[in-house]
Amino acid sequence: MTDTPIERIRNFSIIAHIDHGKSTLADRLIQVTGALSAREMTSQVLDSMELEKERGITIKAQTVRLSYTAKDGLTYELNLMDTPGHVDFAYEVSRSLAACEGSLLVVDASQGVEAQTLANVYQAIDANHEIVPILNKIDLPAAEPERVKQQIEDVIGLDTSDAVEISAKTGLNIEGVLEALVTRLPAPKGNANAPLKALLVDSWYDQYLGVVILVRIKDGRLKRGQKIRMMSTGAVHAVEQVGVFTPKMLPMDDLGPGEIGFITAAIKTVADCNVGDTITDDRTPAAEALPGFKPSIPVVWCGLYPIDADDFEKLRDSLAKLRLNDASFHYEPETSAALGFGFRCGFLGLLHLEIIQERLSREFDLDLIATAPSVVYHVFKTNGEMQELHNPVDMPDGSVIDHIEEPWIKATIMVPDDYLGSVLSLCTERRGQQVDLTYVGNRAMVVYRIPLNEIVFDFYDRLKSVSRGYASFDYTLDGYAESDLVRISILVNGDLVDALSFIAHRAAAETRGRQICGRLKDLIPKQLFKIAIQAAIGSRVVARETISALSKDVTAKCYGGDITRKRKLLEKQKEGKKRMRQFGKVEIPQSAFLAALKMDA
Ligand SMILES: Nc1nc2c(ncn2[C@@H]2O[C@H](COP(=O)(O)OP(=O)(O)OP(=O)(O)O)[C@@H](O)[C@H]2O)c(=O)[nH]1
Repeated sequence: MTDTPIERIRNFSIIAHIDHGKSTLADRLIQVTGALSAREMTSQVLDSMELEKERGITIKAQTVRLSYTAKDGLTYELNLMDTPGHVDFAYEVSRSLAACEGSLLVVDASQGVEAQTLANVYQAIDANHEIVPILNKIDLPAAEPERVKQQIEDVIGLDTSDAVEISAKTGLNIEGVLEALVTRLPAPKGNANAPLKALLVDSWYDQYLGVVILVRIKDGRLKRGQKIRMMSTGAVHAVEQVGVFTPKMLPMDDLGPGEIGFITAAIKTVADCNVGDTITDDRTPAAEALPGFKPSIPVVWCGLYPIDADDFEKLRDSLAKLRLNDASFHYEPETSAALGFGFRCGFLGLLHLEIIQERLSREFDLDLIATAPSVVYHVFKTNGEMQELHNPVDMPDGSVIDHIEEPWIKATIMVPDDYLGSVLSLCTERRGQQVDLTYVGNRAMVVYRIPLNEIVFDFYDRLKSVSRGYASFDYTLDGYAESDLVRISILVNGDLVDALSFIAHRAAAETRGRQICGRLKDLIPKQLFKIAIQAAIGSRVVARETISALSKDVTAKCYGGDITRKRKLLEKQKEGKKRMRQFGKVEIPQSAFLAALKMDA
């Protein structure tokens, strides 16, 4: 590859709501530009992707360098930066956007603007991007490009007179997209002679190469063999490899201003590579870092415990493996009387939590129990200290608490008019405060401030069900505010069941306590004595259920019959024993915890 002058580089990302065709368009762009430059390259490109899939390497947020000869006869270097699709990764998205000068805003012409489109487009506007609206799926009979253009103008305030109408699926007008990139996006700026300043956009662990870092060069040059310094930590590494993705990894001698590419530097874990950090030259460092660096802070925590206690070591190894590749995931050992040995895990948001849980069960074949997710509360004590509370169990005694603050979010929900009423009541029920309500055609766009605590349980599911799946939802964190919060403890025959403690607003605490007690009553099997299940706030019991004692020994019935059947029964019982937890004299089946933790209203 030849060195492209900076004025012929275009760095862009694609922003879109889920399913509006981002991946299909990206594939088309790779295919069309590859086919234009060299036929062989196409097959190579596709081959290397196939290989990656076969090897099972996660195809992570990466870039693709495309070479495009435009109508003006000049060849341009187009760098497509992929961005993570979900709001949990808002910070990662913001850094990816900071590495580009413009965005393609892809909107499905048969669907129109959705909540996620908005959240992403506002981020692109914040990043000072030139935004090119793309109307996709115009091959569909239901496509209404004119209506959707009007919607983009009304809702986002973007001029759509030059919007590009395409079908990513059939390949219609992909050239229009490429020309728009070349003619409408600004070229990057940068000084090749200034000290090195490179933005760390992303990093991931590759089993063959170690940690791979994706960078965008702002000033200076990044070369093989160079000693680089991470400005947030001061750590120094020697660069081993420099290159670009085509999308296969193509080694280069160096990267210059405006370019996006990768480096490797014998770095052991991604935890040493903070997204948003500035990489500089160790000998002639830049005077100041690039703006906008933020360390990643988990906002949602929950306990993860192996259902089978023998799996503890396996869980520990699996978490370490995940952490290797995901610096925003945190964990620390934790013990629970109810659940045994496990880990308290921190996530960027609910989706992140789901992804990790899913990976643990699928890739690592672990059977886990997760405690109810909890947000991070700020507990202000009477002695002036502030305690960050990740686990309801650690809540200090009421007498030393001055006040508690909880995190809030700003939620944007788009929903057809017919379901607006139910969505509004759901938000109100969750202590939401309405900020805005506007209409886009027959769709309402509502903006609410809601405590994060109120959405961590089942908000998505409820929103989907009350809107029959038509509502789209997005959120950003919106600071902390004081609230009247209490911890509800669950006691079984006077013993605290730590895994079931939770924090709630005082107004909802009793109802939730009663629900859990009611549920546990049905879930805990009768035993030889009476069992009291109580919910308490501090020392005040707010709900109580009683499970009556067994009247006779029902196990006697099970015996008799042939020996194999007996053995099977015994085996089953042993299996069952493993899944029981002892509370004082009471044995509680693991399944009871699972069910009790599922707290739908
Ligand atoms: N009819 C039609 N379907 C399309 C077009 N572009 C994409 N699709 C289809 O829309 C669906 C979603 O496309 P993707 O490219 O996976 O969408 P995405 O935005 O990348 O979605 P995520 O990867 O899930 O975020 C797929 O079934 C595509 O085949 C188009 O121009 N016309």
